[in-house]
Amino acid sequence: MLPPIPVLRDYGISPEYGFLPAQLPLERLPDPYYNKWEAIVANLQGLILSKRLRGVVDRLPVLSTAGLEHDSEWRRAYSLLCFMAHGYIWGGNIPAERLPPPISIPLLHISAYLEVPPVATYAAVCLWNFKPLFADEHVDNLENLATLATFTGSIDESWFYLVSVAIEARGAPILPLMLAAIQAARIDDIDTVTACLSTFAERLDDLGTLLQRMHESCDPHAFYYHIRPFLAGSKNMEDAGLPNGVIYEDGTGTEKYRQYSGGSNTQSSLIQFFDIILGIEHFPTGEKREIASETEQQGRAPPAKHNFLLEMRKYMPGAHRRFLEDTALVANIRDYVEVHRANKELTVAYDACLAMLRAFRDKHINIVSRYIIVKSRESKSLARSTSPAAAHRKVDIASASAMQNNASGKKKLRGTGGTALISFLKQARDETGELAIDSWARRVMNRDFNTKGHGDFFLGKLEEQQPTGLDRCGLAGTWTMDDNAGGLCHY
Ligand code: HEM
Ligand SMILES: N[C@@H](CC(=O)c1ccccc1NC=O)C(=O)O
Repeated sequence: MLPPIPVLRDYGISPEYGFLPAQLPLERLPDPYYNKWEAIVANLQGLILSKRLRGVVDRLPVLSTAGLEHDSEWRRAYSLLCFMAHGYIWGGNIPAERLPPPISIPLLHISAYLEVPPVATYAAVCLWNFKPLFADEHVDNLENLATLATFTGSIDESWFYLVSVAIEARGAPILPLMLAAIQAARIDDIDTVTACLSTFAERLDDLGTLLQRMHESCDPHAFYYHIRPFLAGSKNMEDAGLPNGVIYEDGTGTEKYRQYSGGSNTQSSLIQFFDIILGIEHFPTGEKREIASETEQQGRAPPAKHNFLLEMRKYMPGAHRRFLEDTALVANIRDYVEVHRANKELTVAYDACLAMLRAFRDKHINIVSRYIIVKSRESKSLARSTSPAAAHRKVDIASASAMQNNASGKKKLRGTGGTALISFLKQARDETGELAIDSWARRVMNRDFNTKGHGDFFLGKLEEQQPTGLDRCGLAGTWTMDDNAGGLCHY
């Protein structure tokens, strides 16, 4: 008996909103008992800038969670407390290594209820932190979106979260579509599988376009120096001033240091769903597919596969994490395409999905390059040219939280999730393209050419040899070498 195909509503997921809550996030908690939490977050920017937040929080009463009823209230409370917690930790000259009881006690309780860690996860700042401008219009459109809470009160910060929200909403219909494709593969309905894959590829293209809108209203300087420091976690944060992590005071006196990763889009269930459905495997950074499978063939214990992305599932809401696990048990598309590789339409549609997802990851690497890599280099040269006394406080936290020692004591640029970001992101991108069924598509995507300059030559070759529709699927356009992004990029 085959395992059942997951039913979205059993996991609190909707075909229209995907991993965003089907009931819009609450703009405030209905019970006035929580007015103080609401007031602090509504004034977070001012309280942080005027250095009053810590004092205000220290004087807060410890509020009970007994007044939270519907799940949307628990989600709102979680989001509020996460903003307060990260504002409290990172909003001073040096980070606070103790979270006081008014935050830690309710936050620990609410996190346990929602099955998420007590940190500002992707769910806290993106999934559960938006509102539509017009309630009767969809939230898959950036023009109709606004955030509920921010640390800085800036448009840049709102935009940074909202691009992800719009991607979640625009990507939502892919969930029922590809679950239907699994069912179609089970009954060998090749036309339906092909049609689903083609629609999936087109939607992925759309998501890439949305991703590139990050530049419109989120300035890299504002992001790196003013927004990103608040998103940091408490793991590997020695250089930023948290050598042991953070103590969540619960009043019992038995508190211990805790360490958590910061918020990161690796905690998005949508993108992990795409990998699962297409049969894409990710390996630990630095480890290659061949090495991993050789080890398995030789009967040795298989290496821990895609451990970082699996670890990040613990930062997703519990039901979403279980949905991914259950989908992985039934994902059959890759095998189905392998078996029917002689069917051109099917393989092109599948390869198109890979090409589009790879192109999405390329665009993302480009963004990371502009928003983190370039900025961190600038900050290093700034540090060399200014006296320590003149350096801006946030520069220190921004750069210190961005760089961490690796095993050999060398400093490496890190993502808020904790990855050695450049190698991690490039490997995730390459692991996407490597799987293409068609050898030409695989070669083009994986650039086994080391040329500097324009890639139009390859594009020409591609269209000459492969006039089957891949040009519609992200392989057409301008290809340029971008050293920051680590290779040939598609714009
Ligand atoms: C200024 C904007 C952004 C920056 C600077 C950025 C940065 C990063 C970094 C550094 C990582 C590495 C993991 C970590 O340690 O945190 C990462 C991972 C990731 N990011 Fe972003 N990100 C941005 C926006 C987005 C958006 C809007 C999406 C939309 C889906 C996204 C999707 C991902 C995904 C899926 C991963 C996991 C790696 C992969 O699957 O390829 N990011 N991001
Ligand atoms: N990993 C990113 C941060 C990041 O992408 C992120 C962090 C918290 C919430 C959402 C995020 N991503 C995109 O909107 C970084 O290292 O800066």
